[in-house]
Amino acid sequence: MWRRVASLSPMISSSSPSRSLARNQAAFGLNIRESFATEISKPEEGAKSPFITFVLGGPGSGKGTQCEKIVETFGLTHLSAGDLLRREIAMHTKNGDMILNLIKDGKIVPSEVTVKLLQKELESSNSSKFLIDGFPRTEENRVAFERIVGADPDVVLFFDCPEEEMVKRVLNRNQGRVDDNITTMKKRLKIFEALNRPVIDYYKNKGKLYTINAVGTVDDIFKQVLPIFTPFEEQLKQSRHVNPKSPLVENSS
Ligand SMILES: Nc1ncnc2c1ncn2[C@@H]1O[C@H](COP(=O)(O)OP(=O)(O)O)[C@@H](O)[C@H]1O
Ligand SMILES: Nc1ccn([C@H]2C[C@H](O)[C@@H](COP(=O)(O)OP(=O)(O)O)O2)c(=O)n1
Ligand SMILES: [Mg+2]
Repeated sequence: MWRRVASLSPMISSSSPSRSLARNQAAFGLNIRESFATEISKPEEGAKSPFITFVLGGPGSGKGTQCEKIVETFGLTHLSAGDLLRREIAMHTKNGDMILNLIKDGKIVPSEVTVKLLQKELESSNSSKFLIDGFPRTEENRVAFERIVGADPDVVLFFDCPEEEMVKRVLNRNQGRVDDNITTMKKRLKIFEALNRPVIDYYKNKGKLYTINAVGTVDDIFKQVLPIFTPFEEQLKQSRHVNPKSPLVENSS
């Protein structure tokens, strides 16, 4: 479905982020001059573009939990940026230690690393419908994906949750994560406000953002998610991985 078309370096050129964004990124130790000696992939000519949903929200807002339900119902392929990064740590790859230190400190991993992991998953998958969870977390993430992968999201979900609730959930998550502690969580919330908000605003202005009130039971929240996918019914029905119980699958009986 994807093909590599050109090499790209450096990543940030005339479309570099605004000055305030650059200040934010500098404040959080991000290097906006990061160089991308990598290749761009684009969907093959004649091939249909993949259906992409980005899933945004603060730490503990319930992204992963809702993604599981979306996968179950609509058969999208779930790619969690955080899980892909944690896999690098567990596999002791060359970036493993660097990723671990950034995650422990509540910081964002350089976009080149994360986008390449996502790109590999997209390229090797047979699916044409993806749920990309926890990405893009910064404007730099967003621009890197656009330019390296060469695709735009069809839908952007934003799970809107008060900080107090997010803190409570993260501290009770119990998955043994190195970042699930109050010190890292405080840093993550600051970074979320400074770096993810501009991404949310970007998709709001593009008319692609769907804001979901992330307080309530898992099922109540999912009730808000369901109708968002209705306009994409036809595209989603074509998925090979759709659960037979999905409301989008016609009942043949
Ligand atoms: N609606 C909800 N109400 C209460 N707890 C929730 C809800 N949704 C998820 N959780 C719990 O909160 C924690 C964080 O959820 P998770 O899906 O991992 O969030 P995120 O991926 O946004 O960090 C998990 O322990 C999860 O079981
Ligand atoms: N696009 C991303 C996604 C995650 N990361 C890093 C930094 C994040 O704090 C950690 C954990 O991300 P993850 O999405 O798993 O976290 P939550 O589910 O929101 O708690 O991974 C990143 O650097 N860039
Ligand atoms: Mg998560």
